[in-house]
Amino acid sequence: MEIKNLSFSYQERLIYDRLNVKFQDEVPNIIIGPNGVGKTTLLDTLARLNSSDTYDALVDVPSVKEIGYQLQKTIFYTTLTVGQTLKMYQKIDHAGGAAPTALMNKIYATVLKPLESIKMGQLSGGERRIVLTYGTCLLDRKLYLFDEPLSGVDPSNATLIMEMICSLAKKSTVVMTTHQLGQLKNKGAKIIGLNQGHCIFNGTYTELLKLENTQDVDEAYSKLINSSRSKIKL
Ligand SMILES: Nc1ncnc2c1ncn2[C@@H]1O[C@H](COP(=O)(O)OP(=O)(O)OP(=O)(O)O)[C@@H](O)[C@H]1O
Repeated sequence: MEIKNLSFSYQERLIYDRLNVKFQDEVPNIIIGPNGVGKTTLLDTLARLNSSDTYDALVDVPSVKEIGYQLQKTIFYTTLTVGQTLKMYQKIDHAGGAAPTALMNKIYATVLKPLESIKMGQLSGGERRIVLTYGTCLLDRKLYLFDEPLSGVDPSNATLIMEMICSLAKKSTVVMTTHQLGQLKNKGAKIIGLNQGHCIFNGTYTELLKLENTQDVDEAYSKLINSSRSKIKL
C-alpha cells in the first residue's frame, strides 16, 4: 500500500507537497512529526474522509468497508458501559468480528474487566482510549488506522496497547500516529517522519538513532525535524 504524489492544502495552508509514502506489511507503520504537520489528515486521507481530489494518490488502499479507524476524538455513547461498548464493537461486523487473541484476552482480564460496568462518560481519558483501541482491534479489517492510541495512557498500559497493535500488524496493515517515541523501541515498527509537506524519514527505530548519531530517541527526533527544516524548500 502506498501514497503517491499527494498534494493537498487546507485553504492557503499547504499540508502535503507531492508526498510519497510506502507502507509496510507485518509491522505497524508509525507516523511521527510536529503538531499540525498533517498526521491525522494522512489517516483521514487513507480512510477517504478527505477531499475526493486525494483519492488518485491512494495505491492499493483497501476500500472504506475494509478499514477500521480509531479517531483521535471519538465521540461515543457516554451512557453505555464499557462492557456494552465492547459488545457493540463485536456486533459491527456481521460475522462477529475478529476473535480476540491471547494477548487481547490478557488485556481484557487485567485492564478492562474491572471497568466493565462503568459508563464510557465516567472513564478517565486514558481508560477511554484503551477501550476504544481494544474495540477497534475487535473489528475484522484489512487496514487499521489508530490516531494517537497511546495519548494519555500510562507507560505499562501503553506497552500492552503497542503489543496488541504489533500483533494486529501481523495479519493486517496498520498505520498509527504517536508522539510517544520511546514506545517504539524493539517493536520492529516502520517509522514515517513527516515535516513541511514531505516524508523526511522512512525506517526503523534503530535506523533513526543511527542516522542522528544518538541513543536518545527524543533527541534523534528533534535533530531530524531541525535538519529537515533547513533542507526543505516549499
Ligand atoms: N478541516 C480543516 N480545515 C482547515 N484546516 C484544518 C482542517 N483540519 C485540520 N486543519 C489544519 O491542518 C493542519 C494539520 O492538521 P492535523 O490534525 O492533520 O495535524 P497533526 O499532525 O495530526 O497534529 P497533532 O500532532 O497536533 O495531532 C493543522 O494546522 C490543522 O489546523
